[in-house]
Amino acid sequence: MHLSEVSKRYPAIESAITRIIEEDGIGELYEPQEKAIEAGLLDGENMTIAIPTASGKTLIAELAMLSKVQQGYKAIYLAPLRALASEKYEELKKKHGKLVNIGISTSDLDSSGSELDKFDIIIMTNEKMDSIMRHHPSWIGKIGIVVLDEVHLIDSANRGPTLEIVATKLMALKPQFLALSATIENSEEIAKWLNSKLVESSFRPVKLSKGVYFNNEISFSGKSDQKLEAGNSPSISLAIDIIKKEAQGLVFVSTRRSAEAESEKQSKEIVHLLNAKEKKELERIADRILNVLESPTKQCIRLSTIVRGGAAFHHAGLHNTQRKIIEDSFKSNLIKTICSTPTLAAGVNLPGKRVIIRDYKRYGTFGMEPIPVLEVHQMFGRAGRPKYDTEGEAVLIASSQDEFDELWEHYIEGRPEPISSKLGVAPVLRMHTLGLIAESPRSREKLVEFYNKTFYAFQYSDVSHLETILSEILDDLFEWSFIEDDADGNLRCTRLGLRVAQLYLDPLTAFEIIQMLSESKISVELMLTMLCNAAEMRPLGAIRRSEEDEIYSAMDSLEIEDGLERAFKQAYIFEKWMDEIHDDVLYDKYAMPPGVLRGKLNIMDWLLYASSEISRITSKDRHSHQVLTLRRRLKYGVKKELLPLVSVRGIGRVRARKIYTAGIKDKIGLKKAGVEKLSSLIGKKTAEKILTVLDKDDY
Ligand SMILES: Nc1ncnc2c1ncn2[C@@H]1O[C@H](COP(=O)(O)OP(=O)(O)OP(=O)(O)O)[C@@H](O)[C@H]1O
Repeated sequence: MHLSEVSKRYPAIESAITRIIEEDGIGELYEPQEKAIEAGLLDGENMTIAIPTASGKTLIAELAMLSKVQQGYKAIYLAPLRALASEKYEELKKKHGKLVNIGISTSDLDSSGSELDKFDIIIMTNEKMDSIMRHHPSWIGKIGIVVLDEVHLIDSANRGPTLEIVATKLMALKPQFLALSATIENSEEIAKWLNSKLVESSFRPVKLSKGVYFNNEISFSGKSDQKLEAGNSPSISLAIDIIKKEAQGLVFVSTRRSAEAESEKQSKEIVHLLNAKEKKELERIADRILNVLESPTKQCIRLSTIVRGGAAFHHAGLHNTQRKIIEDSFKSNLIKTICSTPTLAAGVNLPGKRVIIRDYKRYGTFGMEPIPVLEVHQMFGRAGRPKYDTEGEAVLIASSQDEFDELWEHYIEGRPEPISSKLGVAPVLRMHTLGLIAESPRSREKLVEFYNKTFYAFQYSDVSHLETILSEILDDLFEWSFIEDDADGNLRCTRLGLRVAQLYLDPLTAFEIIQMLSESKISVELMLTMLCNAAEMRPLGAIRRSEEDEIYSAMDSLEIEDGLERAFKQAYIFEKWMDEIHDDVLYDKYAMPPGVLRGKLNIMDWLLYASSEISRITSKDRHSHQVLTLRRRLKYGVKKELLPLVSVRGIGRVRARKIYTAGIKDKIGLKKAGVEKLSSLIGKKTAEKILTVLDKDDY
């Protein structure tokens, strides 16, 4: 079926379809897209689309959402990760931003969301949607369609429950449901739970050849084997081989550190394959990467050196801007291989001709464990760029004939595991139960009725386990004064409980914060340690042998009780950060990469914000000044004395220290010093910019 056929049947979206045909160059529909339309996608039918990666799910979502918007409804697009949400937002905004009003909301889990009413299509993370529903925005009733992206992630312990709860809540509003899933074993079950039609297909626009490399040869399933030159490590040989064919490779490894080491080796070999023009372009890109932070860290230097040779590593420890530069340079075929951990496969849409899975095991609960088939197939799915490659290759690496046979059976011929609900655990239920009561008072029976509609209940028909946990949770919520009985015998939130729910905190964390604020005196170290012990801060790094003496002696001197070691280590790192210790030292000494530190700092800032909100409600505000100072010191990574300087736009912690050391302590000092003195310290351009800002502030 040609797309123009669709606009004949559904004239309401004709203009959007015309644009897609003319600007996106889409004509004949892919098989699953046609199946979805024939199954009633644009007539409002609920649908679960379970097809391989990069097989055209987004177009299905676009057409369905545009159709609903034309009928006067709102369309909600829910993604499990912020990176995915912003990628879809950019894509849809570029395509349809002139026709419909598209908005995104993924951060600040305490905002009411009322400002989103002006948008026709709203892209959010599942967490954001869940937190917004606790604020009852008026536009909730106008939702006509909900698109659940990556719905197979309901299987993941940390992201699955929120996706499941949000879907269960939204089902009650009876919108059209469109669930987008990777190929999974039990897609029928998910489709039935969502009361939707299942559209399954193994179609891929780019043919995928899966294989295993062993003894300098790739054995493919479905095409002839291929010999490679010997001499390098398997992953390097596989990368060099594909680059010599004017294509690119994605190399998946198990840890961030091995991604860095592997890309360093790749870079040293690939550099000989680059032409002069590519080398020059890569120099420019490498310089941009080097100067993303105010002062380059060792990781910045290492990455920019690797990029000069046409390779790169990509993981959560990188600064967002650096990740974006790498993704864009890979898309423009300047960077030839990216070495990353599997998160990249689940995250942004970054295909490469050949996917090389160097490590198919990673560290788990019982030591090194094989990665689930579902995740490996996600990585496979990144092989082959639509429009550029006629086929993609996904290659695992074996080091023995036995391992070859095992990989072949498990990953090449094996089916992905069935997905299952991860809802049945106390911290998850505690958080969502308070959220449900915050949305509207309801009885215990009504709560059980709600949980009976979840995927958990659908899979394990016996929910008595859930009911047992639920009654313990309700006892805690009563004891913590977060809920009470109302006149009709329903459970409702107290003022404090409602605020805790809106702050999107684990109620246990909120209770611990209240305990902390009740202490008559509490040191900064203890406050940080208690907050680092919150569920929201996990996972916390282990204490390595090289750190033991330093960390344990610091704990003893501060009388921090046993059992809080990991929380204390995180607090200790925050202390070092506020003592203006450089990122490099934190990385080298405590294995804390800059990107991970920024992530932890954001969570700590949110916990401190929540503490100040809770102290206002419980009027336990004796520590509010300390909390505020801590928030500001953590935000900038400075000692207290620099706070007056870093509050001036354009002055970060490095410049502030330099200015302070020259005897300038605050805004008055800055103005007194004048442009001459300041230029000698921080350069003329910055000095002038800062003094202009100060004059404007005065004015
Ligand atoms: N019918 C079509 N004809 C030609 N190109 C198409 C068609 N449908 C989608 N595409 C293109 O194929 C590429 C992949 O599509 P899309 O991003 O929708 O896949 P996806 O399944 O959403 O991928 P992911 O699994 O990463 O979310 C896009 O560039 C898209 O423009």
